[in-house]
Amino acid sequence: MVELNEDERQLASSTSSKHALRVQLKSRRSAVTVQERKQASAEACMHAERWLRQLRQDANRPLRVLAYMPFGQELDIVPLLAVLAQEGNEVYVPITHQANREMSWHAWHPEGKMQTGLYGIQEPEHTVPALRAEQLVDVDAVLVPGLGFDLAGGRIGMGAGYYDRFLAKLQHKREELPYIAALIYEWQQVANVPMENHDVPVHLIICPDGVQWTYAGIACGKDR
Ligand SMILES: Nc1nc2c(c(=O)[nH]1)N(C=O)[C@@H](CNc1ccc(C(=O)N[C@@H](CCC(=O)O)C(=O)O)cc1)CN2
Ligand SMILES: Nc1ncnc2c1ncn2[C@@H]1O[C@H](COP(=O)(O)OP(=O)(O)OP(=O)(O)O)[C@@H](O)[C@H]1O
Repeated sequence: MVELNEDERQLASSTSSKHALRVQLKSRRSAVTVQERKQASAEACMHAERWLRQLRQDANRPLRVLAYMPFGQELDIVPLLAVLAQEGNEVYVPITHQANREMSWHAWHPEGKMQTGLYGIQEPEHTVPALRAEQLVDVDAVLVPGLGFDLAGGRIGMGAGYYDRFLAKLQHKREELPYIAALIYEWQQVANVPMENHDVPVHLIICPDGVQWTYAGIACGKDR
């Protein structure tokens, strides 16, 4: 029998409970109806819009926001992105590169040409230049996708590690992370998401019911 040390035991246990939680949340998400998605998306987008307007007012300049193109039954955040872009903020969405499991970020506008990328997710045409590394320093907020979240800021995604890898890179480049927020259905807030060392917590979760700061967001004084 293979003996595991404490770290390995913890990793094995969080990996298997992550797997079970991922299966459960994917199943719940696939049961979302057109009406549920429509209503929850509109409500969550309204709260996000209000929060980002405040952020822009505080910053006294247009925001630079990294977001994503929703797929499947993820909340439809495109109307929020459209409002942000129309109000003069910079919105970027990723192109997913399978070879190195990294994402590059490309400007998004409501009229911009899109194509279908990896996993069937919409992405900008590859002629749209990528945000340069030094421009990442000025990102104000990152909207992250995910399957489940908890009040500590724990996040479980599709299991490819794209966002954790990107956020770790971002953390290296700057003293403080930008706001990290997730727009989610109420049922996506769960009691406990098993966290691993590489997991980067979110600062706020935005539900149809409103904005909820996580302990991670409060701990770094983001909840102002
Ligand atoms: N909108 C969106 N964009 C995103 C992510 C995301 O979660 N949502 N990702 C976050 O990291 C990355 C893509 N990661 C993904 C990893 C695996 C699968 C996947 O396994 N898809 C299955 C079926 C999905 C399902 O069971 O519902 C497949 O294609 O067969 C999809 C996306 C980057 N872009
Ligand atoms: N900063 C990192 N550096 C290297 N590998 C990483 C990093 N973050 C995550 N990974 C790897 O990615 C894999 C998936 O991680 P995890 O289960 O946390 O994904 P996820 O957050 O659910 O997925 P996603 O970010 O794609 O939604 C793990 O095998 C993990 O080791």
